[in-house]
Amino acid sequence: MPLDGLLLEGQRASLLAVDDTPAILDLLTISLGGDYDVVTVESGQAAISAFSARRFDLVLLDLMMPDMDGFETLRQLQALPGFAGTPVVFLTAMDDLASECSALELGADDYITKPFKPNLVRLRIGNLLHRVRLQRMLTLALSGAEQGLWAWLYEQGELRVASNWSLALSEDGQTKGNAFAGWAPVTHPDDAPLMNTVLEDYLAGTSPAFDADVRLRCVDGQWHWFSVRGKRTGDGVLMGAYRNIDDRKLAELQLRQSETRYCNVMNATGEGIWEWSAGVPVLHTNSSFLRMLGLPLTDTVGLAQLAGLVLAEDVAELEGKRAALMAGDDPWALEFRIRHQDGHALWVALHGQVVERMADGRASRMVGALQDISQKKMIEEEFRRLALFDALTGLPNRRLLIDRMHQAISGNRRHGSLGALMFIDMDRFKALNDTLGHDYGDMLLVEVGRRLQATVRGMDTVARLGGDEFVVILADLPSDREAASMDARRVGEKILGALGEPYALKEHRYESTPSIGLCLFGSADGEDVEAILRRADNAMYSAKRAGRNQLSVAED
Ligand SMILES: Nc1nc2c(ncn2[C@@H]2O[C@H](COP(=O)(O)OP(=O)(O)OP(=O)(O)O)[C@@H](O)[C@H]2O)c(=O)[nH]1
Repeated sequence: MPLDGLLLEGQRASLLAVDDTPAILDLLTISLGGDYDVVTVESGQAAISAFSARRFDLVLLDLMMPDMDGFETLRQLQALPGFAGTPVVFLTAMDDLASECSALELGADDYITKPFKPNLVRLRIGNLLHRVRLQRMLTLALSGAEQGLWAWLYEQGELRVASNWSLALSEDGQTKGNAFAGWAPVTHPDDAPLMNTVLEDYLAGTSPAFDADVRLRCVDGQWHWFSVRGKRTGDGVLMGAYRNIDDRKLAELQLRQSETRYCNVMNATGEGIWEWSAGVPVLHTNSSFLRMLGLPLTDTVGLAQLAGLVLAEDVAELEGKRAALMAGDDPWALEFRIRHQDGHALWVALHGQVVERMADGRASRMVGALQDISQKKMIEEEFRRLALFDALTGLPNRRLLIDRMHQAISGNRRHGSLGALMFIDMDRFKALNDTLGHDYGDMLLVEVGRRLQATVRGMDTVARLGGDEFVVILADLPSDREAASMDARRVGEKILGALGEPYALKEHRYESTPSIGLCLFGSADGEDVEAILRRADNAMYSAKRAGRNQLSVAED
């Protein structure tokens, strides 16, 4: 209904008075003209013309008129497009009272007997217009909310609907219906059971209202989504409203589809997704998250359960960072080890960011991702190993050797002790490569490394510089040079013996010997690592020059 057709509070109502007696029309104009716009006509035909030209808020209609009586006039008025809902008051002579029933049956709202008291007429019209105002306000509200009203006599299996303001319901998809044998004839078969469940719940007191979202058939032949809501108004009677919610259902569907798409993409990437809300003891996760840890594929995982899976060595670091992560707004990432349900530990990177805060600034929602970075960690570890260890023998390489030398020198300084460095080069190693081949040469180098490690203490370092050159660092020798030199020589002799033993290289028995250069390095002399290595190297060349297979000690 258009707004300008409504009679709202404060608006002056317009009345059409129809009577063949001019004196009565004059009386009505005088008594009602102060409150209303009164238009008068003297015949039914004139009333129809007047109403065709414009709307009136109320019609006062004489019952007895010569050409067209009040009944016929009302019938013709009711056929006019804008007439529906217009209240009609009949003016009847006392002796017409018998007709009054017919008048009311025909749709009149009230009757006034002639001769009438003007004040009484004004009051009755005032009341009637008040009621009209309320009805039109209700109409406006229902029309604005696109609601239809219904009354369900559920015990008798009867449903009546007033669908003027909502989509009209239909049993056959073509004709509008106002009465049905309950909801079933217009409810989608899949939703019909819901109607019964909702009714049972409401009548049992487990829900505050009869409230269901269902598909109902409309005059366009389609199923449309409606929210049907009502309450009990008497024995066996529910009354309420139904409202079209196609838009909401479509939005819900689109949201569900988009969530499903998002989840599928996320699951396809293998990335674990998580969301945390303050005060909730669980994380909401996608299935990749749970699969990564071998957890059951539910939607959530308990925070305490997760925390219990973190490896004990990493817990303290995580706990230490927690407060700072909650305080900042920047994205963060933590790497730690966590135990999979099958018992093995995996390295993960937990990424996150605070996305909502409470009024007092505390974090209320965080979202993030979980990645399995075990592979990455393995590669990193391998790189570290390659960078510091010799690939053939697994011994520390030159880089790590220099590092260990620095440690040994500072250890000596702290304890006032001495250290020794032995430079070991296998004699005529090239000949082995040339005769049996490189692989046999490699075998010998591996065996040399093993024998060196077996000969020295665990705290000493055995390193391979490259080729057939090895270095041994003896740390923490006595501070007395003589005693330290004696100790170092003794180890050197042992090495000489160990490396001089024959080598079983597969089917070949091979004899080889080393040349060893030894030098002491002291606590206070400030000599650098390269210089120490040079001294030992020179001593080793002295041993070579002196005929190989011997130990040569560098001069201090
Ligand atoms: N099998 C094998 N040989 C290597 C490797 N690295 C270097 N070599 C070889 O080791 C040999 C080193 O020889 P040198 O130490 O120079 O000479 P040598 O034959 O041992 O003779 P002297 O040291 O003078 O006793 C060279 O032939 C290199 O090619 C390796 O990783 N594996």
